[in-house]
Amino acid sequence: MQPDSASHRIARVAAHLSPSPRPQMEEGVRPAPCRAKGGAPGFKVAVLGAAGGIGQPLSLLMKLNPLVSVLHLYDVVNTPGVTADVSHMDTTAVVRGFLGPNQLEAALTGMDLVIIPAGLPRKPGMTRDDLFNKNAGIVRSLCEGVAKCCPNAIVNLISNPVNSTVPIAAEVFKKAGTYDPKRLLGVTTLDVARANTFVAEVLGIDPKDVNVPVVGGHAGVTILPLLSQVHPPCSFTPDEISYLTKRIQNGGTEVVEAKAGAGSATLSMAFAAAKFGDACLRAMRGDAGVVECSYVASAVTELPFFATKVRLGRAGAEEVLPLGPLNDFERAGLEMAKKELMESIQKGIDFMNK
Ligand SMILES: NC(=O)C1=CN([C@@H]2O[C@H](COP(=O)(O)OP(=O)(O)OC[C@H]3O[C@@H](n4cnc5c(N)ncnc54)[C@H](O)[C@@H]3O)[C@@H](O)[C@H]2O)C=CC1
Ligand SMILES: O=C([O-])CC(=O)C(=O)O
Repeated sequence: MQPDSASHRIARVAAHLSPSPRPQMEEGVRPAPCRAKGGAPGFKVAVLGAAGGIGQPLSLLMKLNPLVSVLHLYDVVNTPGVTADVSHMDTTAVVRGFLGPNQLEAALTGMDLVIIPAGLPRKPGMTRDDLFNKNAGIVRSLCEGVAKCCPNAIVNLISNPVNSTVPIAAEVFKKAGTYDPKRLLGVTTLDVARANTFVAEVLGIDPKDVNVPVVGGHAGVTILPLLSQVHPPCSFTPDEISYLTKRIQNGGTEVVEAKAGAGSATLSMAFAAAKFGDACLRAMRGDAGVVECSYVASAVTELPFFATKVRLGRAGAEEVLPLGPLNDFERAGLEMAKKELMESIQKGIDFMNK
């Protein structure tokens, strides 16, 4: 057999790097003449909205994840720069950038996990629902791409208003005939991260030792921390319960106001999304006992979508866990949460059926 010539090796590496389209490179920059034989085993992950405030640090964190072999970064702006930058990190994942709707299909083809932080963030004075008009259409078009190019991928949806964008995504997948409720997960991990942080502060312990279930949805009163179920078991005074519940429900607004017009939570959200994405990947690998809170299709209440703890597995949200025992304060909170959630869910469904 003829030994591989240098030009064959370059062509093979170039093909490996960019089946279609070619990665964005500066004029005259050729693919490196390296001798790689192919990708490392692992999962193929796409970040849609990769050039944004969440997207950039999230892309960095996913590039650090050893379970990721291929990382596709898609946005409608600035992906060449973000891709060039992240791709120089000497970790395993091969990074490819995709720019604009013409490259969406290439970005999505073959993906195992698609993480979506695309869309507008809030400014002070806005609710998450005020983002609906802009973000509903963005989520619809990206999910249409998922249905077409990687219908079996697990989707982690971050774009707000999550309470409505998850129902929109479900409707897109139903219309395309690809809907599997297990594979569509709204990301509420930041609510849990905040709850763990604020509870740990009150208790004077390390947040890494705290686990607070946060159920319901991801906006205002729909964010319902179950302080009666905190791990490690502990009790709070009525004042502490009132302070913690308000602070957890208001965490996003706290950041929006502190950023004073420069956006909403990006760094803590990237951290939370990377944590949730890693949990999904570990479960997809076959790890047992991976449990996270997430906003999913659910029969836990009469609502079609609800956030609770879910057991993640190879197929996504394999088991939606029950609420567990609630105290009177939490039961009252649940009623308020359900009322607002129902409207947000219906708004998402109506958007897709108008
Ligand atoms: N689920 C959660 O807990 C949280 C959700 N969010 C939400 O995440 C979203 C993103 O927030 P940021 O990153 O701060 O916003 P950003 O404005 O910094 O970034 C959004 C990115 O999406 C891109 N984009 C817009 N349309 C697109 C399309 N059609 N396809 C692909 N990319 C597109 C933009 O070009 C931009 O790079 C917002 O809707 C925000 O409300 C933010 C924090 C927490
Ligand atoms: O508050 C916002 O608009 C962003 C968000 O969802 C959060 O930080 O929880």
